[in-house]
Amino acid sequence: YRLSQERKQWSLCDFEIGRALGKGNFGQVYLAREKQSGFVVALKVLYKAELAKSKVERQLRREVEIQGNLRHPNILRLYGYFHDESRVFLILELAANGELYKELQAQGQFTEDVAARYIAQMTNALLYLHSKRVIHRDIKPENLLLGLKGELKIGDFGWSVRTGVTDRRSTLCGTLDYLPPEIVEGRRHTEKVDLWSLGILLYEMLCGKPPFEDENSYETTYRRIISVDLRIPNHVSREASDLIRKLLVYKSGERLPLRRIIQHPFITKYVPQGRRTSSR
Ligand SMILES: Cc1nn(C)cc1-c1nc2c(-c3cnn(Cc4ccccc4)c3)c(Cl)cnc2[nH]1
Repeated sequence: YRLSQERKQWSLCDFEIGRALGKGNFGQVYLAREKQSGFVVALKVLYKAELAKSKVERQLRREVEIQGNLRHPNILRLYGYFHDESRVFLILELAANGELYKELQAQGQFTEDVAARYIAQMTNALLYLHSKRVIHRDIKPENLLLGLKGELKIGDFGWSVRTGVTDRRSTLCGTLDYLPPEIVEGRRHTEKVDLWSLGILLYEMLCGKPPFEDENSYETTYRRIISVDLRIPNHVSREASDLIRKLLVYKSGERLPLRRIIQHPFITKYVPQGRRTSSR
């Protein structure tokens, strides 16, 4: 891969490993410091046996290829990767304030000004991604991290693809909550799937749970998604509900485009145009 040719060939002995920062399906993430420079990173360790069992090697290569070439303040950098006989290591930017979903769990829900700033940052990241013909396809709190100044960073590209590829088979695993009708119904999908997920994310940030969630039944969630059975609590402001309703639209072509989200009253009410949008 270009990454290895461009960069020095890393290995585990280049790093001092610190505490575990978090766990994911195929491995853990550790605090680590590169010995030569003292540069602190997040080192994601994935077990080859686990990856092979779940046939996600191709997805991992895509994640490395895509994220390795992205440069944006709201997208977590992938500096490089290396592997040994049993593990793959991704050298990632350290998000100093950890995982967004833990903050959402701790607070229950975010205030509208905080949610507006996060949505503005997500929109900027998606404008960049879509300009590079990359669809993320898996925007949800678990994949979002927080930088030193509370700025949001998209941390996981395991499900992203370059446009034009639909692989429904490998998409329908894990929670349906964030998936748009066209994916759950196995139809062709475009970058407009990320607009739907942005609407789900805004709803969950303001209400503490995704709009179509049904803990007991996958089937019910599925039916609520395709019928867009959306109920917005009264505490949500008129502007916020208007933006949610303009994103959670069954027909992907009718969802509010990214460049219109930035100008939406819910965003402009809290995020002056053109100013930095970190939330601390
Ligand atoms: C700092 C900090 N404090 N706390 C409590 C957490 C952090 C922090 N975590 C990260 C993390 C991080 C950690 N876990 N995860 C989830 C995960 C783990 C394994 C595979 C897939 C997904 C991401 C990263 Cl990548 C990048 N930066 C991180 N920073």
